[in-house]
Amino acid sequence: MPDPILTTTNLQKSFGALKATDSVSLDLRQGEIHAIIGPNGAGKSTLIDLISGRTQPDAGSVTLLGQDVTHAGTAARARAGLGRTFQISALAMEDTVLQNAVLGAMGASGKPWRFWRPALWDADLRMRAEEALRRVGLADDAGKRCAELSHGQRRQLEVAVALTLSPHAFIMDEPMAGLGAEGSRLLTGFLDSLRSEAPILLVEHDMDAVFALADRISVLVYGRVIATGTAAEIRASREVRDAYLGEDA
Ligand SMILES: Nc1ncnc2c1ncn2[C@@H]1O[C@H](COP(=O)(O)OP(=O)(O)OP(=O)(O)O)[C@@H](O)[C@H]1O
Repeated sequence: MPDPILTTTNLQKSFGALKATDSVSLDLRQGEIHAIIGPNGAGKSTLIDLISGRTQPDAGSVTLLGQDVTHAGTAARARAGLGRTFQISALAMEDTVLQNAVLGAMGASGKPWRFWRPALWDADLRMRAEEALRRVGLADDAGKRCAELSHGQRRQLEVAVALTLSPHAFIMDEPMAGLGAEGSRLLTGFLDSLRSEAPILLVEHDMDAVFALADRISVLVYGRVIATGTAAEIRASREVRDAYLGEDA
């Protein structure tokens, strides 16, 4: 089997006495969607923050393409090939759709847009941004202010921003949140096609989407991975039913 694109080994993170991440070891392999599911407060967002570099672990390691990135910041991990979308929108609402995508293409430096305005005229950045917008179906909306977009379009734009860096792996935090049935269906189809380009670590509460998309599912409860397996294996697991899915899954 080829080496995984992304690996966490015994990751630990506590907030006071609370172990939010308890010795989590998992990997993301080429071509797959690996979903992380679990009840509210199970530690999904904390795990994503540890992997993306927003939070530093107390112990354990994160490896991306064979490189130890445990102590690298978010921007360095993005440059190393990690594309992330957020649970709460990180878009600049007063800027246009194209400006947001160009910012993404620059590596999402986090600096105010006014420092980077000239970048909009950088042909290469602009081309990459326009290509990403085209792929998520927002090419016709490039000139709109982000604030004018529907909720679903903002989620599409977040994926486009991540796409501009041509990442080797995606981390997506609840991309279906707030989408209606049609929006979820469209995004599910898009993520399905995206996995062949770069694997996706997907945190998602929408179980229909998870069971439709995931090649593997890891179940997090009280910061611990209690099971990893295919959708069928997770559905059949007594421990997962007892801890999370219930008998209707
Ligand atoms: N900065 C923090 N300080 C203190 N406690 C925190 C902090 N961040 C998270 N926690 C706690 O850590 C635990 C895990 O939280 P986390 O947000 O990672 O869970 P989650 O699975 O993403 O939940 P949800 O599904 O509701 O988004 C929770 O008990 C939460 O209250």
